[in-house]
Amino acid sequence: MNKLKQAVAYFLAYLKPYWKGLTVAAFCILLGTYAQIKAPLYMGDAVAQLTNYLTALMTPGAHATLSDFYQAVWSMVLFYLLSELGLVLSGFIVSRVSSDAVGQMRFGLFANLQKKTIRYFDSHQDGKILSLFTSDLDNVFNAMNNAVFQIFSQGLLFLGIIWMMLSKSLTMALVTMALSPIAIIVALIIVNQARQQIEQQQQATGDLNGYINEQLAGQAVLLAEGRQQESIQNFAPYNEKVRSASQKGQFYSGLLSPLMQGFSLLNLAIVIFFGSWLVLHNGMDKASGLSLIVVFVTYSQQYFQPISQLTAIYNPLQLAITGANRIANVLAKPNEVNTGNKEAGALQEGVRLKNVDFSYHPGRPILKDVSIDVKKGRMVALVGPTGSGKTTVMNLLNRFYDLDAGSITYDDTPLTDFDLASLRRRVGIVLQESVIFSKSIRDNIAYGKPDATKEEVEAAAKQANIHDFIMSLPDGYDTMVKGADTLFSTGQKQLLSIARTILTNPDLLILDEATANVDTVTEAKIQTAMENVMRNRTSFVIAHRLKTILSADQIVVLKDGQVIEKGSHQELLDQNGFYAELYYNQMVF
Ligand SMILES: Nc1ncnc2c1ncn2[C@@H]1O[C@H](COP(=O)(O)OP(=O)(O)OP(=O)(O)O)[C@@H](O)[C@H]1O
Repeated sequence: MNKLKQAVAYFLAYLKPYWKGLTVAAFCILLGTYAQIKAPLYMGDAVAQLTNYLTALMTPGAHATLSDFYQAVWSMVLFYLLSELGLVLSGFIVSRVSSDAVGQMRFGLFANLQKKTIRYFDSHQDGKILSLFTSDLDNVFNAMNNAVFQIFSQGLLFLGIIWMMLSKSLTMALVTMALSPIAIIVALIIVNQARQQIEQQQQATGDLNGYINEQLAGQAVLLAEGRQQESIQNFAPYNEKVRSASQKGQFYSGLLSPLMQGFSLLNLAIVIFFGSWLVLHNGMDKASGLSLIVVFVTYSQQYFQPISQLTAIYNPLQLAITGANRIANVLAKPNEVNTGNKEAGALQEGVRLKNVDFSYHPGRPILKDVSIDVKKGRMVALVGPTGSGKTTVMNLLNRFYDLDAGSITYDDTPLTDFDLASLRRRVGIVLQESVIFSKSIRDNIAYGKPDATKEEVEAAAKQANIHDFIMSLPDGYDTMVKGADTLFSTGQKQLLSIARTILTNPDLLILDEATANVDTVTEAKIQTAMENVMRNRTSFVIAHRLKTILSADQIVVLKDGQVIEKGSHQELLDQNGFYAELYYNQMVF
């Protein structure tokens, strides 16, 4: 599908429910535009009637009356009012429809993102996803609110004025339109220049944001290494590019309106000159001649407005089409597929990985022929050098990704046969990087079981060794977490994650031990919390601590995505292989 078609399909899908409102708006625009192009005729009529009246006044015996003049003026006022009313009403409806439709788009996009695979989030930067909601949807809104409305109303106005002018006087119509090809070409050149500058500005802003993002994220390293001055210096060229591009963009965008105004004034002079010439040389009577000039003076002023408006909306329209394409592309990306419909029950036998092959990207295998068997209630410790594939194994157990080959079974049923939600209810994950939401501490712990009672939440926190700390805070469990990093240490965040997992009472536990340096007291707390959560539970642990490894029922050693050794601590020491080497090197991995 080409880009324009895709964007139009996206717009139409969201505008369809508002067809009634849009029809009323279209009718109002039609009415308003009709009144707008009709009003000058009454203005011309009023001038003609006034001239007739003045002539009659000076002609002895003639009957002079102003009633026709008044009638023409009233008609003109009525039509101008009607035109304002139509445009105001349609503008009101269009802005309501646009904000409602964009609200639906925002909602649809967010809901769709919730269905995306982990793979999608792996391969898309957070900032890029966020910009779909900010700049892309803003551009879509602007286009809906202004551009589409303008195309319709200004397009109608343009055609209507031409039609009126042609029906009034072919010669005068041609005179009024004579400058328009030049005006259109000039406008298109300016708009094209402005577009190039806007594109450069967007590119430069993206680079600038990327730089700011990186510098803020690395603030601690920056301070530690004393590189602030260099950071400021490097900021300058990014800033300069944005400044220069926006200045040029503004220059070209700002040029359009005064230039069109200039064309309009020049046109006015031409119309007055030719109009007078035509009247004088065609032997028209005074009243009709003046009326014709007044009508065409008004049309010539109105005529350039649609040209300038229609060319000015080219850029916002382009931005909106790009935005709509980006969003439609995200919506078209595959969602997580729920292949199975079996309800995962309580674990009876155990979990088995059999000859598992897996790659994040085709042709770059990460796990090769991995087989691990864990019986119910047992604990497997995964150890191995960094990048050996430990986290990847964990990702597969929760079906964040599907396998290239082999199988993972939960009580002899492949994971793909289970309904995803039911499977994930049985699996609990404690990630190394703990995630804390902007909610109260209680709601954070009850995240996986929102209907948990106060007592259940506190019992979980006690088992996770974090209850005392929570109670030391002024608002206890009701403390609102805003900046998680300033409220909790890394160790405490992991304790909170453990409490969250304990509360969901998972059948299969996946635990990635925090490696970050935690003080010995917190480390001991984490150890006890882990023991509490693992007790009588089937668990896979990415183990970094000796104590965890020693108490594992089975240790699986991964290297370059392959299982190279497997067994109990003693068995592996007896083998005197890779594990024994690591162990004797004081478990530095
Ligand atoms: N989302 C991803 N997309 C692409 N490649 C990935 C992704 N996650 C991990 N990898 C790659 O897969 C390999 C194994 O990574 P994994 O995180 O499983 O190792 P690990 O043993 O857990 O390492 P560590 O102990 O450092 O956490 C690495 O080469 C890594 O670069």
